[in-house]
Amino acid sequence: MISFDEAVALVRQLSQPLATEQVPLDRAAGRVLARPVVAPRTAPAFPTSAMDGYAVRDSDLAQAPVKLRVAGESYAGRPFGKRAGPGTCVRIFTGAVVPPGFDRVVIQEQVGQSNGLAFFDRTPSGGRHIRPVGSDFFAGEAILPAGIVLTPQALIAAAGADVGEVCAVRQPRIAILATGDELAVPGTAHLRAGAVPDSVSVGIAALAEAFGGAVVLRLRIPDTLEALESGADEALACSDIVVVTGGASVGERDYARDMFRGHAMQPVFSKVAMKPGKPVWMSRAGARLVVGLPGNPGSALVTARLFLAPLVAGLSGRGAGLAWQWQSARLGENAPEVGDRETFYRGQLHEGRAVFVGNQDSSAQAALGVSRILIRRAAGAGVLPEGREVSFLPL
Ligand SMILES: Nc1nc2c(c(=O)[nH]1)N[C@H]1C(S)=C(S)[C@@H](COP(=O)(O)OP(=O)(O)OC[C@H]3O[C@@H](n4cnc5c(N)ncnc54)[C@H](O)[C@@H]3O)O[C@H]1N2
Ligand code: MOO
Repeated sequence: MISFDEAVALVRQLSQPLATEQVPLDRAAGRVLARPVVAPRTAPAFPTSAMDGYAVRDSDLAQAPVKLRVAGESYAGRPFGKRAGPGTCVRIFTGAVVPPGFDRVVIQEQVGQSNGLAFFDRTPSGGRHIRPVGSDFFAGEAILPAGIVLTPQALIAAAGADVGEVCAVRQPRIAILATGDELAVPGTAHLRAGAVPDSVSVGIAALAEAFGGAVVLRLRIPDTLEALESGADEALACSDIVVVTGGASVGERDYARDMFRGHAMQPVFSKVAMKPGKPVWMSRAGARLVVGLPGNPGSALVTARLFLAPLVAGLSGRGAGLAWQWQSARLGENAPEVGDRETFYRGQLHEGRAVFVGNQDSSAQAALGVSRILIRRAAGAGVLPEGREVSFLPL
């Protein structure tokens, strides 16, 4: 059995980004950029009208009021395309190319029009309502740096540079194997004596996706070695990280490690001196990683948040550290004495103060459901009075 900090160090070492790949922009949301996005094109690529109105020459409007012949129209996507000399104006709309020679756009609210003539009653001043070429960015400019997550706003910027695909870190593929004869699809457990809803895989799948993973396989497997071995084969064939829930402890039908016996496995750790979650384990199977979570829902969630989330974040290119951003808060109540394992209590923040949810049993799901933080306390620590600082991680 190793300490929590030793386990963190081992997970950190294994949390290196996967290879990179070209990804079409419409499938790149949430992915991490592996190379900067360099604009292949200047934007705006042409002088662009910012308003609906009339493109004019300042020299023609110096002596307002004045009437100018409307030489034609320039719409967004349908430029005027001809030459329009002095003494004329061009009807123009937002987003349209401003024809060469014109200095400004006068908004239509300030212009009268009849019989092909536009009336300007005063000399315009102030904004020209023309966006110059390159006023957003120039071709060759790195508009998004490597390492960022492709947010909706980053996708707009990349697409706006006329980019169709980006170089991104490959997304970690996660397979979740929930083991146990008792497990049933949530919503159906009441139909079979002794059945228990498979609650854990629902939460673990959501957690893996929240930290940048793609869940590619979810199986519920009964406790027979044959079924478990075939689940292990299937999972290793299609994923980067296999998560096994349950069967981690010492029970007679706890096969979570044996199910991988046909594969060359290198243990990373087995058992961590922590509460809950002592039976958590991790192994390597070639380039794949296998994470074994204890079956109790509280233990599974806590160990997944502390070890699986950083691993997924690391492989996805976000960096494992994203999942280990410890914060501190004052206690809103006394914290109890800690046993001989480093302990992670489920809690909440009330007016900025850390409090514990009532039921800390590792099988408790109602209390787990409303917890928002994990409060960390060292093994063997005594009672800590209300008002003292504790370290916590958001859930
Ligand atoms: N003699 C010992 N018994 C146990 C020990 C020990 O050290 N000596 N460790 C205990 C601890 S700590 C934990 S945590 C559990 C972990 O057990 P397993 O990982 O082997 O999990 P299971 O036995 O399969 O299940 C435990 C518990 O959790 C429920 N479960 C399992 N999977 C799910 C799921 N996907 N969704 C919802 N609930 C699940 C299962 O029904 C059991 O109630 O072992 C202690 N025992
Ligand atoms: O790892 Mo177990 O969490 O103490 O129930």
